[in-house]
Amino acid sequence: MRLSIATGTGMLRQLPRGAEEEIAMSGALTGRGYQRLGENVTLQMRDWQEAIDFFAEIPAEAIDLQHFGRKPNVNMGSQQIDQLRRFVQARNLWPSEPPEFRAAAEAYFARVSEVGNALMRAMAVGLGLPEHFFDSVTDRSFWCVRVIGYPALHREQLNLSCGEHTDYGCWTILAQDETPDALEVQLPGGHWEKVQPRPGAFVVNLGDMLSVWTQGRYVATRHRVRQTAGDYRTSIAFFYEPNFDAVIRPLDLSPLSGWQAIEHRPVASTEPLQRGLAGQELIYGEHLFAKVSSNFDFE
Ligand SMILES: O=C(O)CCC(=O)C(=O)O
Ligand SMILES: [Fe+2]
Repeated sequence: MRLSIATGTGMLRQLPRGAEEEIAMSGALTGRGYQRLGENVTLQMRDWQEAIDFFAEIPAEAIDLQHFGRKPNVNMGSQQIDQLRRFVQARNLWPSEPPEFRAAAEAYFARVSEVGNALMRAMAVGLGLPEHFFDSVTDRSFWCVRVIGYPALHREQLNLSCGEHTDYGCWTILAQDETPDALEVQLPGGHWEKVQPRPGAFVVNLGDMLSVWTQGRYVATRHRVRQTAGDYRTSIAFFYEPNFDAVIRPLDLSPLSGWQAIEHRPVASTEPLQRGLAGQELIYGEHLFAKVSSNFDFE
């Protein structure tokens, strides 16, 4: 996999050719490791990308999985809870070369997760809530990172580099290399706007859980990637998320009644997300697991 982003911590050097194969994602749904070109799927289409995926490593005893079986609205039997357990207890896979990759990556993840904390606190203040309002549901953030490589799409290819979607959780803090014209976000009127890279700047997108909490005062950003301008593009998406077992329920935002809500029409919905958008509660982990599973289902 070719990596070419230089971050503040110098995280990404080029991986030696083939180094990613030793960490290829196994058939079992652990969500971690290397996904080859065309293995990731959005809306039943193969995305034209390769990626290495990482998740926060939360001690198993710090996640209350029984809680998923107790909530009356949550449709999870013991078999699904076992699947969830395997998913949250899996550990990240690291390439052995270059040897400094792991420490640099972990330092980068820790720094960017602080940016996520700051965004949550800024949002709380913006909503007229106490600054630390969201701490109890994000203090063990089940963040995810995708280090993604995009070869150019061929002219006749019908699929996208990354199909249209919204991200799952709170905030996506995205570093992209200098390849122009790749990422596009959809504006409220439907127009797709290109988001050009700026040196030293992150792109920040909003995720589904903000739509649920705020019932449409904040709306998850629809976006997609079409990489045709560069030979190979690299991005690092840091998904800052709630705790895996966080209960997400719409906030009482009556003091903000002057704010106009915008409807969040999910591109690809899950049953828990629909419940949340309808004003009921969901557990973040059930939504995440449903979304991640759909990235492997196709044809
Ligand atoms: O590479 C990008 O610019 C965006 C990637 C993305 O949207 C995602 O992985 O969710
Ligand atoms: Fe995304």
